[in-house]
Amino acid sequence: MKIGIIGAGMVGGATANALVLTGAADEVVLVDALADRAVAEAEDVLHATPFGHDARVFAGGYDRLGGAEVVVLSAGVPQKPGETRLQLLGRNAEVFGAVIPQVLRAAPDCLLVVAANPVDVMTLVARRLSGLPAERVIGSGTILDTARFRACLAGHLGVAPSSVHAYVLGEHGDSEVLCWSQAAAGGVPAPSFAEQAGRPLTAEVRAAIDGDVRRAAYRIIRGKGATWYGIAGGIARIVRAIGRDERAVLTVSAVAEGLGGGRPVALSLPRIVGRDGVLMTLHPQLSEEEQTLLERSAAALREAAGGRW
Ligand SMILES: NC(=O)C1=CN([C@@H]2O[C@H](COP(=O)(O)OP(=O)(O)OC[C@H]3O[C@@H](n4cnc5c(N)ncnc54)[C@H](O)[C@@H]3O)[C@@H](O)[C@H]2O)C=CC1
Ligand SMILES: CC(=O)C(=O)O
Repeated sequence: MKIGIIGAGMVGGATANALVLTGAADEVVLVDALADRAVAEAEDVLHATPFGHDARVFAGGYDRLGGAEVVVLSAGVPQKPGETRLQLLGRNAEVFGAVIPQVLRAAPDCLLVVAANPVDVMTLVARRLSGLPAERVIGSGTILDTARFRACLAGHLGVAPSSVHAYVLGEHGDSEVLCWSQAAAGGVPAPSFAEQAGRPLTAEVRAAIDGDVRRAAYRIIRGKGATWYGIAGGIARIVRAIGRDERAVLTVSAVAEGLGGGRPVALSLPRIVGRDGVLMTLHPQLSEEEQTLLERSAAALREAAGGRW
């Protein structure tokens, strides 16, 4: 499958690398306003292919996107230490205004996978600017937060993250909702697993895990300036689900009507992802508190989008 990546910075470069190492793509085109950056990133990633999967990796202009089935949008500014994702909206919406028409001219049948932050509002922006059906504009959303939740909970329970099922829903950001009521390991509800393992999920433990998940980006940005490996893994996972028509359930962002009333917003819910994008949205049975928090998250995103998007 041919994948385009617009924005060959930390996220775009790491995503190209994850795509070739996992075999999710057999052709990757990197496009960036800084042409030299894209060329260097493509060359570096190409050199990883003998250790992963054969793939053509190159840089170029938008004209090289012809035939791309998925285009990843990672162009834009990242957060500075202490900055929230929502503070990036104005700058990154402007970038998408320049990028999206060029993408669609070259690859009119592509699916868009949005990574730039604030990713939920940027998914709404991409949907509006592209005019594509909602199911063909997928935000990485909380796929990363869900991975963080699974990793942190697994660490506490002493079990492999792949054996933990636990979702983060709503905004990829400060108002996200960790769904403790549905968390499970090996098919056993997390509280019961924790008791059996002698590692109870006390209020303190839950608060610590919540902080580890919700504040992860802030900590990593303080430590190394930006985050990129986690999201690159998440995007490669989405691309693989599309390329292999997996119908995998992933927490990704898409424009949804009606959540909490008012204008449509994009936010994350568990969604079935396959060849044509989002095939179905699932509505998990949340506790009353989680449902309220999810509606609050939708309201925060609606407010951030303002009347404009
Ligand atoms: N969704 C998620 O979970 C995550 C999202 N991000 C977001 O991804 C975005 C990119 O982050 P980084 O790669 O760290 O930033 P970066 O600054 O390393 O890379 C951004 C790239 O976009 C390019 N660019 C800017 N304007 C452009 C335009 N008009 N046309 C083409 N290229 C353009 C820049 O030249 C630069 O190479 C940020 O908005 C960041 O917040 C980062 C990590 C996780
Ligand atoms: C930067 C960002 O959105 C993250 O790592 O969660």
